[in-house]
Order: sequence, then structure tokens, then C-alpha cells
Amino acid sequence: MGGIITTSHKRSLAYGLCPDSCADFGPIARNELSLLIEQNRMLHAHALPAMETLYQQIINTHNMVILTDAHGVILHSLGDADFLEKANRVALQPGVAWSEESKGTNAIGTAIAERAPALVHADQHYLNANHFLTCSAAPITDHLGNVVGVLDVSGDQRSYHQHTMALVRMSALMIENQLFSATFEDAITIHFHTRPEFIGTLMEGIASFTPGGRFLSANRNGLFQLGLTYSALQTHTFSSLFGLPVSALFDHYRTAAPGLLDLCMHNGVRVHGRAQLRLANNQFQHVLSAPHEQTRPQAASNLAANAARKLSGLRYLRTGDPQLELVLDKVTRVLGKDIPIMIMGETGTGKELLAQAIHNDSPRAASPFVAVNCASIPETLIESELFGYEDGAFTGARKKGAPGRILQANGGTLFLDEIGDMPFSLQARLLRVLQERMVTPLGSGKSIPVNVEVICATNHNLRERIAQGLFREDLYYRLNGLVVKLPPLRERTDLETVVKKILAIESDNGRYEVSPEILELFRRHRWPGNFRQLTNLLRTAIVMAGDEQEICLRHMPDDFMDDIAAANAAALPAPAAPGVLAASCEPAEPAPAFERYAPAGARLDEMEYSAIQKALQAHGGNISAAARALGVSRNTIYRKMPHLK
Ligand SMILES: Nc1ncnc2c1ncn2[C@@H]1O[C@H](COP(=O)(O)OP(=O)(O)OP(=O)(O)O)[C@@H](O)[C@H]1O
Repeated sequence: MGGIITTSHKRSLAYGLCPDSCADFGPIARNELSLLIEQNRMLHAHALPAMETLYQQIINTHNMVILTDAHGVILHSLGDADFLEKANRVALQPGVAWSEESKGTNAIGTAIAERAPALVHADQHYLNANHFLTCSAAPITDHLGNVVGVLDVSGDQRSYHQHTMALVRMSALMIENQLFSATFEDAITIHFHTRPEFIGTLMEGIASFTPGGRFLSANRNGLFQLGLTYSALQTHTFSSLFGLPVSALFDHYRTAAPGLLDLCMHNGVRVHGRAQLRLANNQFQHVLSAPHEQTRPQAASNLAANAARKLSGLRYLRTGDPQLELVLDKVTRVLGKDIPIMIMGETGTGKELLAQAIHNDSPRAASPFVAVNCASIPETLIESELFGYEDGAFTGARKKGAPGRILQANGGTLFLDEIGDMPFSLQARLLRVLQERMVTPLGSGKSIPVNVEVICATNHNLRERIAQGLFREDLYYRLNGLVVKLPPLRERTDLETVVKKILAIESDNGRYEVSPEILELFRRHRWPGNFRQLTNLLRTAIVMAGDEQEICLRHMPDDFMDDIAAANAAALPAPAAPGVLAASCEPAEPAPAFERYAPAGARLDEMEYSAIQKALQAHGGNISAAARALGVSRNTIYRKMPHLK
């Protein structure tokens, strides 16, 4: 018997099940089942068509197609149960639980326990009563990677066919993709693949972004193609992943017959893509159908700055950190004085938010705030993007002129993000605009007067870039009237206030709070993505917490916990015991404690399982106490033993 089956049999034994027992096959009451289907409405609705299609392929083979919830309770089944004995027929009915706890080793329960597809054939089933079955099951995960249900094909073991498992896996993937596409109401969703013919198929990558371009989530193939983990993606945007600003996407779909997008991923791989633009109140329709010249500044800056607006003025940024207070005092003094401001800081420290707040508190507040990210616009486009172009300046689809971002900011503020990435050849042109206060669009002999306040931001050490000949010294001195540096999150002393503020903004009702344990974890984290990472993490945690008020370890995404564990592992001396259980997010006492509970000579997964069980027994089933004793997080225990959730 394979490793998965052996481990599952051990779990079944630990649940106190006996192979000869006649498990309780009774379904839950009808009204409870209706409630369960309602709770799993999205899954149910998106799975039914895929189940029908799957059933068409296995019809007359004495098999049934089954959908369960995340706990293995059958929500829907399709097919002819005549092949089963009467008593067993009842067991494959909606409302019956097929978790490992209730039926021992079986494809549904084992797929849930392992979070992976499972084939359980004949006597691999734990209960003798189920030895006549052959079952192939695949878990269905949501956009956060959580198992939300299982798709299974079960039949008489004599009808076993080796292709069944592949069919089930493909159908589960189809359901996952459908669920993914329906998850975000207010989003830009990109379907992409290196080969155009794969777009629209099961193999396509799918990634969703907010209307402002911030990464929301990607499906399984999307994560694979992007080559980044879910948590690493939290710090990304559409432009950092696909090399185009969101405004270019809108431009593309404004053309009469938009073809596939030609995108270059952050790792240099070229992919083809198709975008789906969905916004609850049809705002995209407005953006796309409105005339290009007028809408682009509105579209790009309005959509992207939605979140920023919530925290508009400088006073909203004051949350008690002394370094930040100094920054805010300095910028307040130069407001409206026509002194260029240069904001330094790591990615996600809030440079754009600060620039927006400066603009909102300045006498220019009623005029546009236009943000340009010099790093995310391809070098070939940056000139036209900034300076604009005349009618007929280009051949091809975009013959009509465009005013360019500098003119769009006229009367207001131009925010040049990542100024260090401005191509050298354009730096002289920008300097001329700033000195002469005139813009000359491409293809035009006419100069247009322009009045903008410039705020720029950079992640780079510009002096080094000057020394390397990559940045013009004269432009540097023109831009750095006041230089301020935003502290990274790990250096800020106001983390607790910041967390409360973000929770209040993100939940709209200020109902949530984080547990002291989480706050401690946050204090020790390095936050490479700074506010962007923290905001996304809390946004996910709020969804996970649902009706609970306190956000705790089990609401944290696994990837974040893995990062914490990796950081802890790096900080520890060489581990005394192997095992994923070392994935601790709590102060480490781990390896010796783990050894105390693990039997000698056992396999790694068996050791883990046994250690957790013993620790639970020793602490009367108290998960927190067991986790502390093992030196692992509670989340790790939940991950290893999902039935405890
Ligand atoms: N003080 C803050 N309070 C709450 N949220 C914040 C704060 N500062 C930044 N954020 C959030 O963090 C995210 C990143 O902020 P922002 O884009 O301003 O950072 P940035 O430094 O300009 O990043 P990058 O260098 O990558 O362009 C945004 O979603 C923003 O709303």
C-alpha cells in the first residue's frame, strides 16, 4: 500500500474506527443539507455544469460523480447507484459525511486530509464495508488556496479505469477556474499563457488585480507561470508583473477590435493575454468608452488612488512614529511653496500615499494629482506617456493625439515614482520642462505652457546612480528641494496603531482586532513589502476571520507563516530534529520538545503525526498548549490535522 494510504489508515485507527464496524451511514436532516448547500452556494453552482460534463464521459460505467463540501459531506451526486447494495447506495447520498473521521481511509476524506488528489481502490478503503468501491477524488481550492470541497468519482471496483483520476483532476481544475473568475466583482482579470491557443483552456494562468492594478490573487497555473508564491505576489502590481501600466490596458481595449495582449512578465518571459474588466458599477465601461484624451488621467489616477483617498490629508498619516512625525513636520512647512519634494523609501512604505496627502493639503488640491511610475512604463512608451503626442505622430491604431501626463497634471501635482528609472535620454527633456515650464508634445513644433508642482520618489540611491552615469546631476538638484525618507515598517514604533487603522479601513466597521500573539509576530517580521504587504495580509485575514472578531494565527495565510518559519529557522542554531514541524512562528523551544514526543525510528510524516497526537493527549486536547509544547504554531497543527479546525 502506498505511503498516503498507510498514513491514512493510521489516522483512521487513531479516530477509533474499526475496519469491521458498520459506520453510521445516515445522512444529515434535509433542512441541514439545504443550509449546507446554501453555505456552499458558489461551489455548488459552479460545480454542477462540470459534474454534468464529467458524468457524460463516464455514463454506463457504474460510477457516480460526487461533490462534497470542505468536510467531506456530500452536497450533490449524479449517476446511477443501482450497482450498489441497497445499504451502500444510501451512503453515497447527499448529506452523508465521507471524512476520514467518519469513514476512515476513502478518496474524499483522504484528499481532504492530504490536500491532494487521492485514489483509493478496493481494500485500500479502511472499512471492510467499502472494499467493493473504487474512488478517485481531487480537492477543489479557492483563490486563497483553501480546500473548499472535493470532486469524486466512485464506482464498483471492477469498473476501475486508469483515466478516471485524470478526468476528475481536470474537472476539479475547471471548477477552481470558474470559482476564481467569479470571486472578484471589482477587478481586472488577466488570462495568460505563453502560447495563445492555451488561453481559455484549463492550462491558462489567471491573475486578478484591483482597478488600480494591485495584485489580488492568481489561480494554480497563474502562480506556476509567474513563478512566485502567493505571499511574494502580495507586494506586486499589474505593472510590476506584466510591464505595462493599467492605463495601457484600458488603451488597448479602447481600440475597435482589440487582439490578444502582448505582455512581458517580470521574469522576462513573454506571454499572450486577454483581460476581463469587471467593475461593480460599470465604471470600466465608462473608462473604456469615454474619449481617450479626457479619460485617461481620470481613469488612471482615480482608480489607482481610490484607496489613497481614504487616507487623504497629512494628518491621517500621523500614527505616532517619531521618524514619520519629523517627515510630516518638514513637508507641512514647504506646502504650497513651490519647492520640489523628493521622497525616499523602500517599496510599499507609502511614498505615493504621502505624495497624494501632500497634494490634498496643498493649495493645488482642487487640481489633478497625476502619478507616473517611471519603472513600470516601457522605455519606448515613456516619452509619449509623459510629453504627449500630436495627431498623426504615429502610424497605426493610435493616430489621434494625446496630451501626456505632464499636461494632464497642469495646475496640480505631478508625482514621478521611481524617478531613478527614468531613461537617461529623457532626463534632459524633463529638466527643460521643469525649468522652462513648457511642454512640447512629440511630433509637434508648438510648446505649451505648463504649471506643475513636482514630487518624486525613489527606492534607489540617486547619488550612486549619478556616479554610475545613469542619472543627471543637474536634474537631481532640480528635484531635491526637500528630501524626506519614509521609515520601513520594521523600524516603526506605531505598528499597533497602524494595524488598527488598516483594520478599520479595510473592514469599514472597525469590528476586527488582532490577537496579542499576532501583534508580537508582526513586531518581529521584517516586512519586505512594508504597508502593501501588511494591508494585503490583513485584508485576507479579515476574510478568513469572517464572523470572528479576533484575528489569530489560524487566519494567517500559510505563505506568511512559512516566511515567519523560514526567518525563525535562519535565526536558530542547527535544528536538532527534522521535520516541517520546525515551521514555528512562536518563540522557539522546538526541536528538543519535538523529540520528546516523537517515537524513535519513525518516518518523518509519521513522526509528525504521532508527535502532535501525543502532545494533544498530554495537554487534554488543548491545541494552543500542544503547539507551545512542540514549539510550533497552532496553524501548523491545523495544517497537519485539518480535522481539528
Ligand atoms: N500609513 C499608511 N496607512 C495605511 N496604509 C498605507 C499607509 N502607507 C501605505 N499604505 C498602503 O500601502 C500600499 C502601498 O503604498 P504606496 O503605493 O503609497 O507605497 P510606495 O512606497 O509608493 O510603493 P512603491 O515604492 O512600491 O511604489 C497602498 O495600498 C497604501 O494604501
